[in-house]
Amino acid sequence: MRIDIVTIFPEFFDVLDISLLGKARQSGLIDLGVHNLRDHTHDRHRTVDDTPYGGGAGMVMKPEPWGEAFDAILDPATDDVATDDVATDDPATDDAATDDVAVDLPVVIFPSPAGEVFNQAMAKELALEKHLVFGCGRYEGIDQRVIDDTATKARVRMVSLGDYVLNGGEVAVMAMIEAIGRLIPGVVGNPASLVEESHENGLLEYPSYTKPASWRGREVPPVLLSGNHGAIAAWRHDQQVERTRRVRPDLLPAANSEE
Ligand SMILES: Nc1ccccc1-c1cnco1
Repeated sequence: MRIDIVTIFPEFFDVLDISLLGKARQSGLIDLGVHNLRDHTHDRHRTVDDTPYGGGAGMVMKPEPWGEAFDAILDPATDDVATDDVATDDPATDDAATDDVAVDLPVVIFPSPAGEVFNQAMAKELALEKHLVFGCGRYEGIDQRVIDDTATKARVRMVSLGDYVLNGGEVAVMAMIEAIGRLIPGVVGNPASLVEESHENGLLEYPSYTKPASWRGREVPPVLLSGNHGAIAAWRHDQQVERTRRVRPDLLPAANSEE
């Protein structure tokens, strides 16, 4: 998978050189490009923002630097996806061929509090893509025309990490890259460990224990020491359901959460 990130804080992503994702980059499973938005400015102050039309507090990110950055990343000459057609919203041109090309277009993700909420299902979906591009907005956001222009040559998604406010998209992108990257085949050493995690089967994960069997007067649940794998599996599933019902009843199908 090719991942590109556009940001005014490229050094923020230096951490992607280490740990699991660092290994995935060294092994070629992930090819990462971090781009400084200011490299696409041409004034002495390398300006990326300006006051909002219509007034209001704060600053809006100017369209020109973004347009130039995305042109460089999405340009068919440098991108390995054949994009001779361009996906359009115009029904007259929305034929099957265009739809096929649209499926192959890169996905450009703008973290935004106004986006669809990121979850494990979206992480799985995005882990199947060939090319992801993340645009890290700051200030009061990015000029809307950048999103509209990019949508003519990529599949654009506005994505929120949750209902809270961040100063910019970098933290959100870091979380999404970790959640997506670890699902790419070969990145996690033992794929079986991906199966029994929170949200993998729609439930929160069960509590875990390791040695010693007794610690500060607290014992490991005896079933886990029984060697009875059927009983252990049943206990763990019961724990998942109980924990999900207590902490995240919204994840349970309506019937279960009323029981
Ligand atoms: N608050 C923000 C400001 C800028 C870019 C993303 C966000 C965001 C993403 N998910 C929640 O908030």
